[in-house]
Parts: sequence; C-alpha cells; structure tokens
Amino acid sequence: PQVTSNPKPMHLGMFEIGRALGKGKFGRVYLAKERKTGFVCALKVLHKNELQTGRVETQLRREVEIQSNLRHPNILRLFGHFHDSKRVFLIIEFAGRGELYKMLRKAGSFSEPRAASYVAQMASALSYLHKKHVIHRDIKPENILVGSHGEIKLSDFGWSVHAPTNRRTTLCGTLDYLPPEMLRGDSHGEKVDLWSLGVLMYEFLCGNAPFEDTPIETQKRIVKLNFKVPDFVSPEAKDLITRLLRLDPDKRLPLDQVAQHPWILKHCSKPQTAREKQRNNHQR
Ligand SMILES: CC(C)n1nc(-c2ccc(NC(=O)/C=C/C(=O)c3ccc(F)c(C(F)(F)F)c3)cc2)c2c(N)ncnc21
Repeated sequence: PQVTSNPKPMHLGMFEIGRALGKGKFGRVYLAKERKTGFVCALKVLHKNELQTGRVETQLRREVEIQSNLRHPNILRLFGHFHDSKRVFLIIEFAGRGELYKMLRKAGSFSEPRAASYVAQMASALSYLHKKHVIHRDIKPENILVGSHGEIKLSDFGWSVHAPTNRRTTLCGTLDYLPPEMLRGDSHGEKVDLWSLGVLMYEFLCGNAPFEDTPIETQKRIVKLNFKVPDFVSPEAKDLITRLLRLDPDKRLPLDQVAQHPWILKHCSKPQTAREKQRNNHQR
C-alpha cells in the first residue's frame, strides 16, 4: 500500500510572506506563498495576547473543522491554522479582487444585472451552507470578498454557528442586517440569512441599508418593518426584496425560489450553448 507521509506540521517558515493585504478582524492579513508548491494564499496573523487564547484555540479548531468540509465556489476557504509562541496564523483562500463593500462604496450602488448576479451567487452559497445546517448569521457587504474572476466569496465564518441557536453574539458592528428575531433574542434558525440577503440586495441597489438610522431608530424600524424601496428600483427587484424582508421567518422566500425569481432569471439566465440557442430560435 502507498505509504502516505504523515503531513508535516505547518509553520511560518514554509511560507514566503508578501505584501500586506490590510487589517482584518483581530489582525493583519498578508499575501503568502507556500514555498514548496508555490500555492498563493492569505495569511492572517492574530496576536495571542489579544485573544482569550483558551477559547480561541477550541473555536479555531471547530472553525477549521466546519470549513474544511465546506467546498463551494462562493465560500472562502479556511485551509488551516498554526501558531508560534506569540501568534496564531490562519491560512485562508486568497480573494484576488478584495472587498465587495469597498467596490459598493466607490460605485455608490450596483446596476440591477450586477446586483442580481451577486444575489444569485449568495443564494447558491447560503443554500449550500443551510443544507449542512450551518447558518452564517453575519451576512453583510463587509464579509464578502471578490475572487480574481469577479465571483463573490462569502467569508468570516468566525461567527457562524450550527442551527438552531439563540446564542447572542456581542452586537458589535452594524445593527442594519439583524433580523427582528435576533433583535428580540428569540431562538432563530437558518432563515436569519434570508432576511440579511434581503437587506444586502436592498443595499446593492440603493447604496444604503433599508433601516439605516441611529441605532435606536434602526431597531424600531426593523421590528416594525419600516422601510421604503425607492422608485428607481425595478418592480421585479422590489418584489424580491419584499419577499425576503418579512417579519415572520417562515414567510421569507426560500432560497431555491430566490434562484428562480423572475428578477434573477431575467439577469442571470445561464449563457446558452450554441445548440440551446439554435433550438430556442427554431421554437420562436
Ligand atoms: C484585508 C483583506 C481585505 N483581506 N482579508 C482577508 C481575509 C479573509 C477571511 C478571513 N477569515 C477569518 O479571519 C476567519 C476567522 C475565523 O474563522 C475564526 C474562527 C474562530 C476564531 F476564534 C477566530 C479568532 F479570530 F477569534 F481566532 C477566527 C480573514 C481575512 C482576505 C483574503 N482572504 N483575500 C484577500 N484579501 C483579504
């Protein structure tokens, strides 16, 4: 039988560190290349004294465990981690075109075809995660990166948990994406990601989130479903947004129906093969 060499422990020396990509949550991120294979990745450096080390170690092991069996083109991979005396290193898939939220801020808002393509990719990634009973719980532009072919990569699983749960995260960061059930601290399931997908779609098309306001006002507006879709948004897009932003989680449009929604099909019809074109033209 083939003797498999036991995988060598990972350590910093096995990587050539490139330019700094920026500051992610908790630490700096660098472009890195594995010396032996030339494999390019992102290396995130976390300083142990900034992390409550005990818990993080188990959390990281669990994350790598969850993510090592997640394989999807729109989900960013966490390949592994290792540490030295002072630091923890995460080996992460490199997203060649960086942060979606920076593109959104620069563009102001996205065209309907571009937004539809992103919503379709998100629906595909979320459908994959939910089938594995993983809920992301933190869908927002800041957690989406863009690959070198323009495809989006859902990231930052540091906060995903197995469904169902009512573990409250520290509500640091924006409240804009929180569904009413999480604001109320009720137990919640995978449908929280459907709400956030609706908020994300709204922000793609309008440039701001639907309930954007002061923190207190935002919470009031979310639980009262107090938002308005501007008139420049097409009726089909508005229809999809309103089918996702429903107070009752069970009334939110399921992901397989998101992928089949007229607005998505209109903008994301698969490029037809020549034969399909020929067949369709004959049928016309
Ligand atoms: C700066 C720029 C914008 N940038 N940033 C990235 C980048 C992408 C993803 C991550 N992912 C994580 O951090 C994941 C962390 C965890 O799952 C986690 C789990 C449990 C824990 F306890 C913890 C712990 F932090 F608490 F330890 C973490 C990090 C950086 C990036 C990239 N991949 N490609 C190109 N540019 C890129």
